[in-house]
Amino acid sequence: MDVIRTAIGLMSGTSMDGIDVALIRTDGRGFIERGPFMGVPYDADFRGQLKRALELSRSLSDRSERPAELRAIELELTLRHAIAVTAFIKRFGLSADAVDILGFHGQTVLHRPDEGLTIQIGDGEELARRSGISVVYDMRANDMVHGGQGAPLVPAYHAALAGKFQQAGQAVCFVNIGGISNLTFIGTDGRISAFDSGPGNTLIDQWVEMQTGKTYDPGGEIGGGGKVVASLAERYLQSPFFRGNVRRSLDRGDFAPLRPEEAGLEDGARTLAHVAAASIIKSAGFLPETPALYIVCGGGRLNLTLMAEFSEMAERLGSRVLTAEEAGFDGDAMEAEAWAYLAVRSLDGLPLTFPGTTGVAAPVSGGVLATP
Ligand SMILES: Nc1ncnc2c1ncn2[C@@H]1O[C@H](COP(=O)(O)OP(=O)(O)OP(=O)(O)O)[C@@H](O)[C@H]1O
Ligand SMILES: CC(=O)N[C@H]1[C@@H]2OC[C@@H](O2)[C@@H](O)[C@@H]1O[C@H](C)C(=O)O
Repeated sequence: MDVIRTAIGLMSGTSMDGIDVALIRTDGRGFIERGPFMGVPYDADFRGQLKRALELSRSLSDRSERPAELRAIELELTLRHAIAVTAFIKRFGLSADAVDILGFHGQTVLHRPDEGLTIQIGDGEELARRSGISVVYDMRANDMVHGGQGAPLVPAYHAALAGKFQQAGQAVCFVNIGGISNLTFIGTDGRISAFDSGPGNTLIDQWVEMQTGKTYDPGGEIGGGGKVVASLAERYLQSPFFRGNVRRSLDRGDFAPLRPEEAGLEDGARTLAHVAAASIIKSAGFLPETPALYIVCGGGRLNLTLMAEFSEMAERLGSRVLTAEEAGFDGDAMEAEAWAYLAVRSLDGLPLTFPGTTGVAAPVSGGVLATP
């Protein structure tokens, strides 16, 4: 029988809003028992440091290079993850001994798939030392070595969750609306097709922060009061990213922020919510078939303006749209759970990525193991 392990996944995503911590028990295959979730938001000062880390990384060409200032931020990020793990264990009455493995994403600071370069900061060895728990980290690199895009990696987990829909004869598509959006289509025959679909919340967050100092559009209320500025929306939607049949993974900086003089606050937020929704639909045109059902995860599902636009567009094409919660999942925990699942797969040498997910030549495993 396959070993069932207790794993905690740690995700600091492209929105740079905090650390998601989730526990699952899994055999890294079909058995998944979902446990508690906790979000640990970053303060403004540390978000500023992460933005600085992106700047510092722009000129790097070697993924292990760490100029002193970047290294200091990496250590601070690692320390915050260690504190988050301790707090999680305490809050849910667990003990560190009962946790077999941590799946540590770190923070992506540069992603240039065309150059075979992806850099995540986060020191797995240091996290293992501080937490006293083994850590699997750096799960994107081996995929790139084998010709993959290095992202997205969550699809292996989506596929494992999709069993009940497959049995019901439904082609389903998970949509993650994070800083960047990505899709995982799972056909009724188990066929999997996944890729980044376009800008998610990052453009909205940047716009709202620039104009108001708030870090996002709560509930989509700001955008809800505005109108779509078609010329601005088209500028994004005509990007070469949406053309051609070769899907490419995205870096946070691939779509330029809206400039302050280009729209009023509400119209800008509405336009960018429209862009996020329409990007998903445009990219879904590259799926093997129109999904019967979309399941929406990630913080973008809480932007009701974006969700209303997306639901209307998808329903017009004959698909049903559910939030992760409506489908029986946790839309905030999904990526952290996925990192826990992938860590267990890594321990067993199972593939993390597939030709249909990252474009890798053949299924490959990945990740580096650090022991305390
Ligand atoms: N209540 C809310 N209303 C509107 N938007 C929200 C709300 N809560 C979160 N968000 C949006 O969700 C974002 C965070 O989403 P999430 O945590 O899924 O992204 P991420 O994991 O950092 O990104 P990625 O999936 O690209 O790595 C926030 O930056 C914000 O834009
Ligand atoms: C390089 C990188 O960190 N990419 C992220 C980003 O955020 C969303 C999208 O772009 C996805 O491709 C990926 O994250 C998720 C967790 C993934 O790998 O599945």
